[in-house]
This record gives sequence, structure tokens and C-alpha cells, in this order.
Amino acid sequence: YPGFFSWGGTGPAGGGSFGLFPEFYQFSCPQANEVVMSVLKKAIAKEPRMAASLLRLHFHDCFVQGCDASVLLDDSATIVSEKNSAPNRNSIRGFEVIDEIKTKLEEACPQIVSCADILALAARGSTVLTGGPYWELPLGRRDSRAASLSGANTNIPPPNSTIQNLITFFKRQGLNKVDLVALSGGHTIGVARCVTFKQRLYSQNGQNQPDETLEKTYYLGLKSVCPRSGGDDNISPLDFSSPVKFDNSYFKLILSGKGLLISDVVLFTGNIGDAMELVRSYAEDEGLFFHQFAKSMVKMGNINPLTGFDGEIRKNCRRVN
Ligand code: HEM
Ligand SMILES: [Ca+2]
Ligand SMILES: [Ca+2]
Repeated sequence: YPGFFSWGGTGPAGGGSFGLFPEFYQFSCPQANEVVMSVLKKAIAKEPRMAASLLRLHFHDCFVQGCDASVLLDDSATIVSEKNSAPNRNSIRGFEVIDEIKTKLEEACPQIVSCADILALAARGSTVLTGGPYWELPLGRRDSRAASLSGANTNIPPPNSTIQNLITFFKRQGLNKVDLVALSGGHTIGVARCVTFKQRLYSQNGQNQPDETLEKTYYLGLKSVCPRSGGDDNISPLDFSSPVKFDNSYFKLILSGKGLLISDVVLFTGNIGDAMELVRSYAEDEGLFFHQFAKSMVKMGNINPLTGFDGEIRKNCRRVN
């Protein structure tokens, strides 16, 4: 049976049964979240950045084919992996931690907990362990039998997006401007490679000029990490004031010209009134940001899940059964 209380009918989330709900593993694997948290604690203690990498992995999963663990599939005879897409190549990480969680869960409750739910649990756990909000997490996602390289190339927004582009990318997933600004706050942790923000330092307007919205000393610091030629894989924090703490300083930095990516900065400089207002509110009120981040994470986690008898529960997150 595909989990607890599954009738295989058609519910509001599509696909079958009742959609997702927090108690999905209550009887079939009550310790699921504890297992996830124990592996996360160890992995994040060893490398604080891992929290950021795991949060991002859930995002890159959900925006391509829905939250179905498609992002975890390796190349094989039948699979063209999303890992080689432009947004993911040399960039997404954390697969070994997901493998470790899956191995432990297969020991504890074989073939019960999906890789898609592991990604969602790891994203929430990573948020909590770095000081961010906790939320009730709907569960019951199942795993895809396919990946979509083209979907990864076309549905994940690039770092030089305009605000209009960002709104469009999010809208395509059923997410609005409030979700866009709140979820961009995920950039309160983690880093980006020089190649993702170089354009701003050396050729913002097609001319050989830096982005004029960059604060001067911040700009000089970035130039030393990210030279005009080479250094593409050098990294810089997305929120340099607290790169391993989940807080609202990302929004404060944007207000002071110290946002790293164009996609961060345009939330405030893009002349979309409600986005500007939201950046200001989240900079002022961390509680408000936490509340909305949690709500929007639930919304993102609900994008097109496989439920009921659709998809499968993978034994190994890197390949279909
Ligand atoms: C709004 C559109 C977004 C764009 C354009 C964007 C773009 C990027 C880019 C370019 C990087 C650096 C990748 C690299 O250099 O290899 C990055 C990192 C990151 N992104 Fe986003 N992102 C967006 C939304 C999100 C969302 C919704 C989340 C999660 C809620 C998120 C979480 C992260 C995290 C945590 C990192 C750091 C990862 C690490 O250090 O390993 N991003 N993002
Ligand atoms: Ca997916
Ligand atoms: Ca931070």
C-alpha cells in the first residue's frame, strides 16, 4: 500500500488520495524526522554550508516536474540527469547527505519514506538548525521515475533575472510575489560562485561599468574575490553578515546596496512596489519574514507532488527501482 490512508482517489492535490499531510508517516515510520535530524546535525556541524545546500536542493527539485526527487537521479540508460543542467552543474550539492539519510531510513522502515519527502524534511531541518522557523510539513510525496534536463534548464530562474522574469518563473509554479520575496530570503545562508555575479562587477549595462546599485566597499571586496577574468569558482556569501545563520539580514543588506545577485537586488530596485515594500518589511521584522518563509515553503513543497499510486518509493535516491 502506498502509505497511510491512501484510497487512490482524486484529491485536491491531484494524483490521488488526500494530497499531503503532516502525519503521513505517523504509523509507517514515526521516527522519520528524527533520523533526518540526526544525520543533518552531524553533517551541518561538520560543514555549516551543508544546510544551505540542502535547502537549495529542495527548491531545485520542486521547480522541475514538482517535488518528486527528480533532481536526485543520476544519469543511466533511461535517465538524463538534471544534475547536468546549467543551473545545477558544478553547483548543487548535498547528495551524499541525502544518501546517508536514505540508507538509515531504509534500515529503519524499508521502502516507506520517499526521497522527495527526505528533501522536504532536510530543507525544513536545515532551516531550523541554522536558527530559522519551524513549520508543520505536509508529507506523502512519492518519487518520480523520470527526470527532466530541459525542465531544469528552463524552469529554474537564472541569477541575472529581472524582477519581471522572476515573477514569471514563480507564477509558472503557482507562486506569487509574496512567495518570491520570502523564498528569496533563503539566500540568508550559503554562497554563490563568482561566475553568478561577475556581470555586476564588470559589465552591468553592456558597457564596462559596475552595477551602480552596488555599495562601494562591498563592490571592492567582491572584486578581490572575483577578478575580471578567471576565478569563476571562487565563492562569496549570499549574506556576508551572517552566512550560516538563518535570519533576516539578507533583506537588510539588500536595502544597503549589499545584495550579491542581480536577482536579490532587483527585489528592491526593480520598481515593483509590492516587492520593494516586502523587502522593507522583512528587513524590519524578522518574525514576519519567518512566518511568511514557512508559509511559502509549504506552498513550494506542494508543487505537483506524486501521491497515491503514482510514482514509487525509491530504494536508492539516485536511481529508479
Ligand atoms: C528567486 C530566484 C533565485 C535565483 C535566481 C537563485 C539563484 C541562486 C544562485 C545563482 C546561487 C549560487 C549558485 C552557485 O554559485 O553555484 C544560489 C544559491 C543558493 N540558493 Fe538560490 N536562487 C533563487 C531562489 C532560491 C530559493 C527559492 C531558495 C530556497 C528557498 C534558494 C536557496 C539558495 C541557497 C540556500 C543557496 C546557497 C547554496 C549553497 O551554499 O550551497 N534560492 N541561488
Ligand atoms: Ca522535481
Ligand atoms: Ca543570514
